[in-house]
Amino acid sequence: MAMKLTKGPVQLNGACQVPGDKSISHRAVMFGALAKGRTVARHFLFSADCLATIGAFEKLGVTISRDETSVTIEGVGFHGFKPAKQSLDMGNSGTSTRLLLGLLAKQPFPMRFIGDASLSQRPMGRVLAPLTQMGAQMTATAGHLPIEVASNTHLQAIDYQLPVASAQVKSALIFAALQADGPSTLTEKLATRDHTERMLRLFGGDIQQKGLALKIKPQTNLTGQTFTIPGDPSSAAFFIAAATLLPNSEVILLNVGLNQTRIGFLEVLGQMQSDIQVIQADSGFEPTGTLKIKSASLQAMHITADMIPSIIDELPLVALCATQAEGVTTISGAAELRVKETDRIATVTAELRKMGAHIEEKPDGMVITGPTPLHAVNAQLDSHGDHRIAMMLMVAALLSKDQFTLENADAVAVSYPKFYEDLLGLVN
Ligand SMILES: O=C(O)C1=C[C@@H](OP(=O)(O)O)[C@@H](O)[C@H](O)C1
Ligand SMILES: C=C(OP(=O)(O)O)C(=O)O
Repeated sequence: MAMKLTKGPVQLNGACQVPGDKSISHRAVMFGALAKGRTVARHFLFSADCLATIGAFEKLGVTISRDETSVTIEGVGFHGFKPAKQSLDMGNSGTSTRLLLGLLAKQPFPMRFIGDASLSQRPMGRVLAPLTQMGAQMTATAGHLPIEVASNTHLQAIDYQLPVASAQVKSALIFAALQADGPSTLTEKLATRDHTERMLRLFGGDIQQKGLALKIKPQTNLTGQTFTIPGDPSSAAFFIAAATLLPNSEVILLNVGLNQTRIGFLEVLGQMQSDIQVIQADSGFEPTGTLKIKSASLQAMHITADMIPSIIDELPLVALCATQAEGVTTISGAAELRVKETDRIATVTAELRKMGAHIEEKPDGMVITGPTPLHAVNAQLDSHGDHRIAMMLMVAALLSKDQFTLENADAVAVSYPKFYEDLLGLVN
C-alpha cells in the first residue's frame, strides 16, 4: 500500500492516547499463558506483532479471547501446553520469536518456529547459544529462522553475561531460568527495558536485582492478574517529534508509559532543548503519565553507546529531529540498528537523504548536520516494510509540506495499525 497526501499541514493540535505498549502487550500474553487462572490485560495492543504472540499460544492450546480494548487469557501453567499441529508463525516479530524460544525451551514435544522474510534474516544465535548451553535442543539454519525445537525435559541453570545489550535475550533467559534446575544469574552490560522483571513480580514471581545482575530462582507458580497496559512511549515518540518540529503545535498525550528504561527519547529531546512537560501519574506496575509537547527549536547533541538501549526504537526519529536541529548530531554505539526489521542505519540514511537531509552513515551510527529543509516531492519515499521507518517518514513528509507518496506505508500494522488516522486527526 502507498500512502498519498496532497498537501502538508503546518501544525498539530489536540490530545491523543496512543495504543498499548508493544513490549508489555507481548509479555501480558506470555505471563497470562504461563500463570494459573485468568489474566485480563486492558488497553492491549492489537497489532500484527502482538497477534503473532497470541496466535502462537492459541496453537499451543491456550484459550484467548478479546474485546475492543482488552485481551483475556485462560492460563494453563508451564506444563499445560499442547503440541502445535502447525508451525508457530512469528510474522515480523523479533520479540515474539526470542522470548518464546526461551519460554518454550522445556516442552515435551517438538515445535517449528517460522517468520516472514525480514524476521528470517535477523540473528537468533544470541538466544540459541545460551539456551543450548542450558540444555535446550534447537536447530537453526546459520543462526536464523526457521528453527526446529526438539522435545526437552531438562534445563540447567546458567550464569551468563549478556554479550549484547538486548531485553529480548535477557527476557528469553529469564523465562528459561524459571524452569531450570537451580538459581541462574544474568548480567547485562547496559540496562535494557525491564518489563519482564516487572511483570514477573506482578504475577507473584520473585527476581532479585543487584546493579546489572539478575538472580532468578526456578519457579512455576504464577497467578493470573488483571491490569492496564500503558500507552507505548515508542509510539508516542512520533507525536512528540511531530509536535516539536511542526511550528505552532501543542499536543497532549495521555497515559504514556514512563518506565525509566524507555524514556531515552524524552531525555535526548530535553537535551536538544525541546519543550515537553511531563506530568507523572500514580505509579502502578509500570509508571505512566501525561505529556504536553509544544514546538521548539532544537540544538544538536552527541548520543553515545550508554544511551542507546533506552532509545533503540526511537533512533530513526532522533535522526529526523537532528536534521532540523542546529549543529552536528552524532549517534554512535548503535550497531544493533543494523539487525532490526531493516538495517535502520541504512534505511534512515537513504530515505532522509532523498529528502535533502545531510546524513553520513557510520558502521555503528550516523552523523547528521542540521538544520536542512526536507522535500518530499518526487522523493519516492519507501518504508522498506519497516513500521518505524514508515512512521518516521510520515512525520518527515508532514514537515516538508509537500505532496508525497510513501511506499509500503501499511508496515505500520506491525506496531500501530491506526497511526495515520491518529496523526492526521491532530492536523490542522
Ligand atoms: O524486549 C522487547 O520487547 C524489545 C526489545 C528491543 O529489542 P532488542 O532486545 O533486540 O534490543 C526492542 O528493539 C524491541 O522493539 C522490543
Ligand atoms: C525492533 C522492533 O521489534 P521486534 O524486535 O520485536 O521485531 C521494533 O518494534 O522496532
